[in-house]
Amino acid sequence: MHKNEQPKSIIVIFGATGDLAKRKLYPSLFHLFQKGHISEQFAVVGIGRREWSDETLRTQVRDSIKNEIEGEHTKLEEFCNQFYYKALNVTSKQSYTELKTLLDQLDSRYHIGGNRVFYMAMAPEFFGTIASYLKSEQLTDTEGWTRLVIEKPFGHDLESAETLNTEIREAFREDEIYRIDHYLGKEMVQNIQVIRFANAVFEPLWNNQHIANVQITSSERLGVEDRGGYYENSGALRDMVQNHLLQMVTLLAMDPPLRLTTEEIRSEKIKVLRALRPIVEQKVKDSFVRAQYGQGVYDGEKVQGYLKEKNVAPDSKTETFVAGKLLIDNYRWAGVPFYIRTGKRMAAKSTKIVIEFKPQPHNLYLNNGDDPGANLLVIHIQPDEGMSLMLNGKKIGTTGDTSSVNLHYSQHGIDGINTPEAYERLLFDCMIGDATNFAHWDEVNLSWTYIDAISEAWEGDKDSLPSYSSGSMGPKEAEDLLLKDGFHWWPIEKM
Ligand SMILES: NC(=O)C1=CN([C@@H]2O[C@H](COP(=O)(O)OP(=O)(O)OC[C@H]3O[C@@H](n4cnc5c(N)ncnc54)[C@H](OP(=O)(O)O)[C@@H]3O)[C@@H](O)[C@H]2O)C=CC1
Ligand SMILES: O=C1O[C@H](COP(=O)(O)O)[C@@H](O)[C@H](O)[C@H]1O
Repeated sequence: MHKNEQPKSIIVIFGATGDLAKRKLYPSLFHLFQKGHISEQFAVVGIGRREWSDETLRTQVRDSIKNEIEGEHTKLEEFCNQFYYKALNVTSKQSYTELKTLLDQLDSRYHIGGNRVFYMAMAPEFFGTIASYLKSEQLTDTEGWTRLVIEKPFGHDLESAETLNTEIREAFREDEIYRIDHYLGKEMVQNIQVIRFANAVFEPLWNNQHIANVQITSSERLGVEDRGGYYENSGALRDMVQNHLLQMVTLLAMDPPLRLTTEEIRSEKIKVLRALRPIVEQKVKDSFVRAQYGQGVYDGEKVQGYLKEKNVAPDSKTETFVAGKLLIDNYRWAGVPFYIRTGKRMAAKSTKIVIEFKPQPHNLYLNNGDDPGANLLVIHIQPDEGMSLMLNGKKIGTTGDTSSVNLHYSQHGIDGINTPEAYERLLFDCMIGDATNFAHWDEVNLSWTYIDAISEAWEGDKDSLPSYSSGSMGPKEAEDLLLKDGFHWWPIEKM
């Protein structure tokens, strides 16, 4: 973080009574305040329909911070006292006049200078309406800057994303729009570029001459919980692949940017998305697998399958697991498969990237007939943060055998630090006007183009959906996807 800057702003949270605000936004803002990363000249205005008072919101904020953050809560009262609540229905134009009056008053009280972040922590169908009323009712008409933070999902497909984009672009310029993807705020996702571009040992090997395949897994232990209503219209493809997984693919595959500026980095990421080989509808089955979790056992306890979850149709064909093979048609990556995998109710909560290097051209070592193990670079995104390099060394006591050596760096173990939470970092970036770790419209557009072909093929597919046991790493079909290329998933749950 740029520790020297202490941005000052009013932060308006649409959806202040909701889950995201409670679990992520309030704790992240508190951390920023406690660490002195944001100015004390700030105010938060929460919006919801519930008839809460300022005091009710402050109590909720206090409770959420105590629940989510362990340890000292110094400065909590000062922090909470700068929260204000306005009950309104975002579809009612008149209420924006009252909101404007409140924002203007707070602006003078805290000497904020007109800076405003409008955070849309609500269902996406409201985003366009809110943006247009903010503009028409002159809430963006200030002497400072105004920025709009938009939660995912950004649309449901390319067409709806375009409509939404047109609506918000009528009110905000592209450089005022911050499309949040919280994976881009994760410490080790941000570290991908540094690992690649700051190490002379990796970049020369980072291509199809030396890399056999790349595997990205983001597995969760949780099921859909109480988000069945949302998830039924989304599924794992739209919920995770269209955004978080494709973003990680772009960071792994992009060419070095000319400079570390937002524009240069985005431009390289966009080139990767443009080079993705489109999936032809009839061929989706060859490179994408979907499945749904069935019942299973977790920590000795039986858990129910997806079809028994709240707000899920009893005959739902919504996928809770996706595995896919992506090909990038450019000089660097021709012929190198990027395998991705994500799912709910899997064996482990883990996000890891495995880069598998090609074998030596000739094997000098006997190993009873086996080749030495593959060299792997593993980037541990979460829950542990770090990286490991799997090499081969001499097997002790032998002359011609090798054994695997794991050089492991754990950010937690060595530094003993607690890295900032993704939302904390991204909120701060937004307040200082750094959009590097937010998605540009061109990235959203290209990723939907890629995803739409897959979802359309699945919608027309009458075959039954494969199932996987809760607590497993997915269905057999996902294993087969790699086996037919002569690879296998590395067991990230054990790495
Ligand atoms: N929760 C999560 O972990 C994540 C959420 N997201 C995204 O964040 C957004 C919010 O999600 P989440 O917090 O879970 O949703 P919730 O359903 O928990 O909250 C929805 C919020 O919207 C408010 N609201 C709904 N309708 C209106 C209205 N007409 N006028 C004013 N306020 C209204 C509700 O307030 P009230 O009931 O008081 O009207 C509530 O505060 C979604 O886009 C979601 O996809 C993204 C990643 C993770
Ligand atoms: O965006 C989302 O991400 C979470 C997983 O995030 P993580 O930081 O815990 O890996 C996922 O559970 C949720 O369904 C999805 O909307």
